[in-house]
Amino acid sequence: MEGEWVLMVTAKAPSNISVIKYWGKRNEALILAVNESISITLDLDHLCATTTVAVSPKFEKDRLWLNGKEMSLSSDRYQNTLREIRSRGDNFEDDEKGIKIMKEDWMRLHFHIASHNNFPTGTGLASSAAGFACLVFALAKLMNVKDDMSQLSTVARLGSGSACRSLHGGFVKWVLGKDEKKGKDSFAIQLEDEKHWEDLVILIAVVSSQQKEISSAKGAPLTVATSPFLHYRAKEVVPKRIVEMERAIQSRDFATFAKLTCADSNQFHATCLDTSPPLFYMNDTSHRIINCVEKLNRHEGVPQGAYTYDAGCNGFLFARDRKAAALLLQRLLYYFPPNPDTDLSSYILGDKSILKDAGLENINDVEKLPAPPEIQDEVPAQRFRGNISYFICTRPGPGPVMVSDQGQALLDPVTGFPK
Ligand SMILES: Nc1ncnc2c1ncn2[C@@H]1O[C@H](COP(=O)(O)OP(=O)(O)OP(=O)(O)O)[C@@H](O)[C@H]1O
Ligand SMILES: C[C@@](O)(CCOP(=O)(O)OP(=O)(O)O)CC(=O)O
Repeated sequence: MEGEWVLMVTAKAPSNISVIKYWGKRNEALILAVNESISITLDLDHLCATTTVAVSPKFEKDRLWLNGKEMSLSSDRYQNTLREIRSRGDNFEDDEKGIKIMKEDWMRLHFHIASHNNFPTGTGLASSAAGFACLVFALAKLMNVKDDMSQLSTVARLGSGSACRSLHGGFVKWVLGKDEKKGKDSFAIQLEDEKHWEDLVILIAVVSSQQKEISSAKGAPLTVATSPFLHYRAKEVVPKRIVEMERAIQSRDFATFAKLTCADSNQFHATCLDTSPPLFYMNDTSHRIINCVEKLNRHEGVPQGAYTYDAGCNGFLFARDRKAAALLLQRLLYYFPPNPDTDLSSYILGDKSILKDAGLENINDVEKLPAPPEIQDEVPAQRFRGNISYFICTRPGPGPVMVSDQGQALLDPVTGFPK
């Protein structure tokens, strides 16, 4: 196949946060998990990957630029994902541009891929989930793949397990599947869409934007190999929690949702501690955030908030509704005021409207916050200035979308190289 043409597509895909955790694989190559998991897809406006994929007969090899830097595509993760999506490509024709690609041509043509995350990469904010979901979704559009989102999720899964859940919006379950040879039935399904539970507010406390020392891909196999607790959890605990969590989500039962979410995060981190050598993903600040939520809930009598941590120290918090989110934010800003000279609008990112509900208009309002009533007997209470980098306020969001505005493409439409 010859010619100078470049065909390209741009897409955005969201990150997701699990509330019943995936940790550990029964098959490393196919990325088949030891247990099912449930997640909430995060709003594209606040946490997403944007990926442009291009194909041209003039490209000499597959290439990837991530956040502006060229990265190798040689790992099995990328190779397996690219091979699988190529095998699903269909005929494509554009008479105007004189492009005719037959199904079998996809195996020979090369891709240029440029991607950008609008949040820190490799820090436990599930950049690999958004990234692989976006890569698969964009390539599927480019290659005229006819699969539905659940079928595509089996391809994203080959790149990173949690990525399969980012193909759907809202509340998503990654089902275990029984096909141990090909993993065709280990896919993600949507439990409820993003509009189902509109009261729910999500607050992310970015404790560190540093790359973590041990990635999930390296840490989880260690847990599988050395933690007896992980296998007990997968067999005895998670199946029951999945049923309860599905019910809690379906009926918008925040108390049950909060109880299960916190318990499952803590149990996942307990399996990390049960690993040899032990894996430490949370730090003192993570633990202090947990205490803050636990104290608030105890004080209010009914749960107002919940927390969960992935393989990193950043906290993902859920508030029952906007009123609870305001209460939670007041506490968090009391304990963790920003460093001097930080303005409130760069400390709280995403949906800032919650600040008004919390009565916080500027940084002086943060300094004047009273100690939370639940700790008044501990006065003078400790404050941990500067221990949180920033917060992102967000909500459940939709799955991947196409970006039609050429101005947002990351590759030049003529050369096919990064702009
Ligand atoms: N937009 C992207 N496009 C393609 N690949 C990406 C993208 N973003 C991240 N990745 C891949 O994912 C890797 C980071 O994954 P890692 O699991 O270490 O961190 P994380 O996904 O941010 O955290 P976690 O999955 O533990 O929540 C990157 O090194 C890169 O290989
Ligand atoms: C802690 C988690 O975020 C797991 C992250 O696992 P990854 O999906 O990053 O791992 P790989 O499949 O090896 O790429 C919990 C979760 O998302 O359920």
